[in-house]
Amino acid sequence: MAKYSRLHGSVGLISLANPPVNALSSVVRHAISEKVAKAFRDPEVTCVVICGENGVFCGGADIREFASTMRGPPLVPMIDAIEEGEKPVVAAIEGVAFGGGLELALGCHYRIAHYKARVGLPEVTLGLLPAAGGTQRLPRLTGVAPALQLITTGRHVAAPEALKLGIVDQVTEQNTVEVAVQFAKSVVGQALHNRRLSLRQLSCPPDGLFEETMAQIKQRARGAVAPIACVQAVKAAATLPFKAGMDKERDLMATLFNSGQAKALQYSFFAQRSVAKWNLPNGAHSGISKARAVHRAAVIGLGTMGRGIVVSLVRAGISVIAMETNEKQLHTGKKMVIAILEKDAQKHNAAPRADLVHFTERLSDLSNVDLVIEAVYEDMVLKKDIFKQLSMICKPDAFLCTNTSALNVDELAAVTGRPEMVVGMHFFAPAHVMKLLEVVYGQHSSPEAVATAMQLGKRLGKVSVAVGNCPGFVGNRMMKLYVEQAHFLLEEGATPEQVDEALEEFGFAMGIFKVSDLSGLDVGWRVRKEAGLTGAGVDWKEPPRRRQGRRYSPLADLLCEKGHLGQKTSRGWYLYEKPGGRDPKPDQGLHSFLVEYRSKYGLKARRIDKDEVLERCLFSLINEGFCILDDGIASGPEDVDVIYVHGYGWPRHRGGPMFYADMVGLSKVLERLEFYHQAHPDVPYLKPSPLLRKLVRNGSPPIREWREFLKRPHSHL
Ligand SMILES: CCCCCCCC/C=C\C=C\CC(=O)SCCNC(=O)CCNC(=O)[C@H](O)C(C)(C)COP(=O)(O)OP(=O)(O)OC[C@H]1O[C@@H](n2cnc3c(N)ncnc32)[C@H](O)[C@@H]1OP(=O)(O)O
Repeated sequence: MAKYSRLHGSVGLISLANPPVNALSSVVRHAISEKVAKAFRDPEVTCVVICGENGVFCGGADIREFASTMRGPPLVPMIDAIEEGEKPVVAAIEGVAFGGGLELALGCHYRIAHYKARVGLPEVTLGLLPAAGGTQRLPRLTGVAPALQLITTGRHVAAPEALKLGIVDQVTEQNTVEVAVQFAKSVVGQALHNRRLSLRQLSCPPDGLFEETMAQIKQRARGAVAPIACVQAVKAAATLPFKAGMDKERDLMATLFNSGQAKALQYSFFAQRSVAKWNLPNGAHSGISKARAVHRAAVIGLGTMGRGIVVSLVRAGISVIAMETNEKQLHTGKKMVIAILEKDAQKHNAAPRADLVHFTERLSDLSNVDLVIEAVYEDMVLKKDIFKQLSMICKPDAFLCTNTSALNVDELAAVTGRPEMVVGMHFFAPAHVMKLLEVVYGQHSSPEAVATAMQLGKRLGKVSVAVGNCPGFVGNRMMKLYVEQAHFLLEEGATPEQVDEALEEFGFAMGIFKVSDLSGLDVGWRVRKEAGLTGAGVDWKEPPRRRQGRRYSPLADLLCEKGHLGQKTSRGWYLYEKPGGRDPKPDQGLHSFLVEYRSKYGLKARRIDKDEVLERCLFSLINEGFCILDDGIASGPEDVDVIYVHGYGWPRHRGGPMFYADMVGLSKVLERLEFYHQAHPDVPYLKPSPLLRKLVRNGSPPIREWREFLKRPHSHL
């Protein structure tokens, strides 16, 4: 709703009141239209101020309404009516003015913002464009180039920048509504013609701006269509009269509104928020579990992961003890951490925060920290030794976390005298850049430990997802099968380029073989050795290309044995011009190696099309996602999807693997898995998961209903 009051006798004040973000639901739109008309009608009222209750102007259209038939007064005529009014209307912007909220403000004649407020048109991130005049009014206010940048990226702009761009007329540190009221009174009687953005002429955009932007977007968008529509809409603003531009904006919105991409992106928006409301099988949940404050933390191990974690902690203002026993690694790690922090400081024009880090070689220095994150490499014996020592050294109420990406958190907890204080905090490389954090709860992890790790993740700016303990947790457990399928495809006739091309066309930023070269083939090699799949632990009595009773491809092991570890050695699945090179080129040597390999094992190469690449790689991953849901390792499909979008480069406009399965159709996924399982009976994970079968038996309900089909979590309490 919206409230109406009269201030100082002559100012009509309209307050949007729809907590928590004053979204423009149909009720709110109705109320605004009514209150504006009332203020315009009232002869005593000479000016109007529109604001939002509770320190938020408006978070935009109510996204939840997009899923059903839109009812209530549309935004466009409402905003037009405000602009056309004969009384000055001032928007008092506190908190945020996003999307339809900013479009509403652009329809007002003036905008006053609190200095902490942010404005923006983030519709593109929801698969839409600003269709209440935003694409036509913003360019008339800021000029075409800045508007194009803001609308195609959805970037949030802080008030001081908004002032520079001309989006707001004044920024204040005082009470914004009071300032806006005084301002409104001061402009009564002034001509409004120039303040109506729809009447403004646009100056010519720089030559080639649209072509260049379109080319960049097509390269970057990975198949997302909304950014392209945004360029077209802004181009209409620059080339057509206002009314015709509005028609174009509406038509483009009509094509986006019901698209699968818009649905996926809106699902992603809510999924990201839903994972913050975690719950554990033992009944504990975010609503009742209190986090403890972390003032001092420690990180053990200053390899790539450890360094990134230290930087993340410091950026959040947490003092850190960074511990590393290897002198050379300590020196390098220290140099790199300080370099990143100095770069941060330069960027933000602030003092470096390196004083928050204390580097040490001694574990005993960790006696007084609130929380430790162990980030040494994946060696259970080494990790157990560290956890045993930590258990004795750290104060009794310190949380002990491991950054393992796959190892058993319970096994580590068991060597400590405080298993309830142990959780996994699985960061993704580079940890100071990647958004995802898997918080892994063990059998004995206390709700307080989980809450503290989740809260810490939030403080570090991560999207944190609570997951259960199993080999690889959620992300890597699914990833393993995806990688394995890609290797099998090479055995059967594909090249790394073909597989990667299909995955990149699907929307992944990088194909799986390029990713493998980037992170280093030795990473997976170490994991496979640890799992007894290669190296000393192998049972050589098994037939070749079979391990532990199932199909196995030793291709990656063979490359590692040759020293072809990816970018760092200039050869892996691709060829690079020098060690550390970034630009992958097809490697004829690798192709010949594949030919020899196939001939050695009597494998006949066949033509593999893109559909098969996608189905084999993605459906096996999705099938494992269903198993994970069935096992209660993830509490809902949103958790799996958020992990894949934020940690594994899954294209956001495809929602995530589980959402994608829903879009493709569960019966099709089931049918193709059955087909591939029949063709490859020695690959057990291609056998469709019982949960997938159950869902199909029950008529393939939409993803929002899947939780009803999951087993009830059992209580350990
Ligand atoms: C055939 C064609 C027909 C076309 C007709 C359509 C015509 C449409 C015309 C105009 C369209 C305009 C489009 C829009 O305006 S789209 C919305 C654009 N706005 C956004 O993208 C902003 C989204 N929100 C945020 O960025 C943040 O939520 C923020 C406002 C910054 C607040 O952040 P924070 O304080 O961290 O809080 P949360 O993010 O956790 O949010 C709190 C709860 O509020 C819910 N929420 C937030 N924004 C919206 C929204 N716009 N609509 C509905 N709900 C919203 C959010 O989900 C949280 O709730 P919960 O925890 O229950 O999920």
